[in-house]
Amino acid sequence: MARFAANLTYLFTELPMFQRFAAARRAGFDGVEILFPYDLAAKDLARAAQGSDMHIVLMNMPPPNWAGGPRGFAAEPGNEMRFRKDFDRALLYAQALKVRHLHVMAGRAEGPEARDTYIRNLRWAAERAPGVSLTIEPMNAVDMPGYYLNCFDLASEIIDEVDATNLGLQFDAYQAHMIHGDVIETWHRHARNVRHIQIAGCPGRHEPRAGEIDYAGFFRAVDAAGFSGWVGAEYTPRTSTEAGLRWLRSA
Ligand SMILES: O=C(O)[C@@H](O)C(=O)CO
Ligand SMILES: [Mg+2]
Repeated sequence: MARFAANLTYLFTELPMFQRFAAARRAGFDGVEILFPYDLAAKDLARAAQGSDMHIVLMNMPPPNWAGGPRGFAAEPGNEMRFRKDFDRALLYAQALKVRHLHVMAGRAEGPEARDTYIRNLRWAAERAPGVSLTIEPMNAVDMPGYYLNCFDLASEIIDEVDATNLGLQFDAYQAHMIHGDVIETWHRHARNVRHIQIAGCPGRHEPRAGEIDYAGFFRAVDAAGFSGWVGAEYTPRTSTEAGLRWLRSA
């Protein structure tokens, strides 16, 4: 049975970041995700997490500036030095926060040169941090136009080709629905590579279980596959975070 983590970049934003950990614990989550923690000191975040007995399950590699800035550099030819510098910065945070998974973002790119760059960079990262679980996550082209990793089949091909035990798939069911339409079928095709799951309703990326995605069926498939990792709640609440948590209480 999977455990649920609150994505603190999306949930409990009614509160300052350091208070979101305790709010998530009170609401029934066992862990948290933070997309870009880099504006805050790692030691303060670690203290907040420990204070609420919360695991920090996932964080992303930079860029920290999310508003229209770059989307990572792993697949961008010519940006290899930037990628390595960012990776080392992320690693310091990941280690200080004892983060379970580090999401390596591909950036905007296309074509065979991008693929080669991505594979080379992922191999380098996997070797540099053998004790850290690295994930890659396909993003849909509506929300993130031009993002290199825009398909789950491509993600599994890349994971298979890099062939590192610490590289796996971040299976965001909202992204799977937006890209491929059938989340459960996409799950069956890629479950062998999945290390981490994220959920949101579609359309609108609000609470799960209100919308087009059959989450009851999805969780049956996830349980049947024996997945025992984490599920991150990564959505924008329709009203307040608390008011939208019925899905968690019935999960
Ligand atoms: O699905 C998403 O948007 C996220 O998981 C993410 O990592 C954005 O950077
Ligand atoms: Mg996601």
